[in-house]
Amino acid sequence: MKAVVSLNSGSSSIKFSLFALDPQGQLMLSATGKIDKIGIAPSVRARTVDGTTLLEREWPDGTSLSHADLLTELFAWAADHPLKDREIIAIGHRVVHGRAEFAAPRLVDAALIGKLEDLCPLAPLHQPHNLAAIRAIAQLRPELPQVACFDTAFHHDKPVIASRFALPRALHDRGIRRYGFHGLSYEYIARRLAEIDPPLAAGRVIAAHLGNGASLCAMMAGRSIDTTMGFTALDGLMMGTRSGSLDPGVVLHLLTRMGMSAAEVEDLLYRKSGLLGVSGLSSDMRTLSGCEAPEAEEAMALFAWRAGREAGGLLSSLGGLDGIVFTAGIGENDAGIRSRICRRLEWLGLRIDECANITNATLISLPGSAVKAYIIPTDEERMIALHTLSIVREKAA
Ligand SMILES: Nc1ncnc2c1ncn2[C@@H]1O[C@H](COP(=O)(O)OP(=O)(O)O)[C@@H](O)[C@H]1O
Ligand SMILES: CC(=O)OP(=O)(O)O
Ligand SMILES: [Mg+2]
Repeated sequence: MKAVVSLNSGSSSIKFSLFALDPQGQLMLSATGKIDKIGIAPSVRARTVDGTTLLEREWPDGTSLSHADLLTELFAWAADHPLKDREIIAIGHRVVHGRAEFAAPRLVDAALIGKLEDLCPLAPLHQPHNLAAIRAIAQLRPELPQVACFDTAFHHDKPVIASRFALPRALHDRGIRRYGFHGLSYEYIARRLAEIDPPLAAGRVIAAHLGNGASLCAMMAGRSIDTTMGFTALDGLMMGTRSGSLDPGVVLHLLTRMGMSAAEVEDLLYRKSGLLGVSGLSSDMRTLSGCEAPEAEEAMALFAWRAGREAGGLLSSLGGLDGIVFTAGIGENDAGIRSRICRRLEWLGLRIDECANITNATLISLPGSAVKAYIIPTDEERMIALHTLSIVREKAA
């Protein structure tokens, strides 16, 4: 049976899925897996769609295996896994940065890899891992089509005003713009919401992708009109290890008065800030929510406060709000954080149903709430597979 593989390298995880093509040419999920907590205490799990475990392994706390090390492990396993009789016809990848040039998925070739390589400094926690996987597969299976699916693409057509920094025009023309990320996730959420609640999907929605990286997207009738991430995935919300929006004067001060190098500032803002920096304990929300320390509480309170504040900005872009959708690791699983964020939006008439919220139900707002609230598990892997298949079919036609 023919199949498509999706690879999604996030900052703290690598997610992968195998989709078989049914006789009608539709994608059917066969197996899915996740390497989690990279850099903290990595673990890998893969299961078939009926729940059979294919792979399960955990490494001890503090194991510093990189994305590349873990990909090597994954490829070694994949060479001899129980579903290896599937004929893989293509592999799709999430590629975090595509600037304005790559507004749609693309078949990978050497020229594309070169151009995407140039964008590594703009997404240091993601782009190098995305490209490492592409290069490793090109070596292992040079004949296999690979498709790059861009996280920036969903935001490409947002109004120009939402792309502009208040900087001299020449810099915008040279690509210093607000691009936005998590686009594969938002694209999936827009589609799912249109199935679950079509009138809401046609309205004004904030999608909250709260994972290790976190952002909000203002969607009008399923299209991105504004988002909290910008030129890089450092902007906007507070994240696991990233600061989110920051007075640029702080960066200047660190560089000119505190003797930090550009590399040290990059490390600080991407890897040592956010939940980790404020709590001094962990970047992982599961750890913080199970922890009594006041610093953990303050980190979680700031996370929710910042989300409420950024949502307020998007309300102005949308001209009001009909619904909010929570997704990704924290958004799908952490009732406490959802509740805190919803309470910050109570003034809008959002009334959360705490019983539904605690059980991670789909609809978590009360009947009559002026703003609806949903939890929709994201599926970037399915979005990648759909794009990959359409590119491969286009090529074959
Ligand atoms: N059951 C859970 N309860 C609370 N937080 C969770 C849960 N599962 C995952 N998370 C949090 O989700 C975040 C990781 O999100 P994820 O979307 O998987 O990350 P990535 O950005 O690497 O794709 C971590 O902060 C993790 O603690
Ligand atoms: C863009 C981004 O931050 O992605 P992730 O949440 O997967 O780290
Ligand atoms: Mg992710």
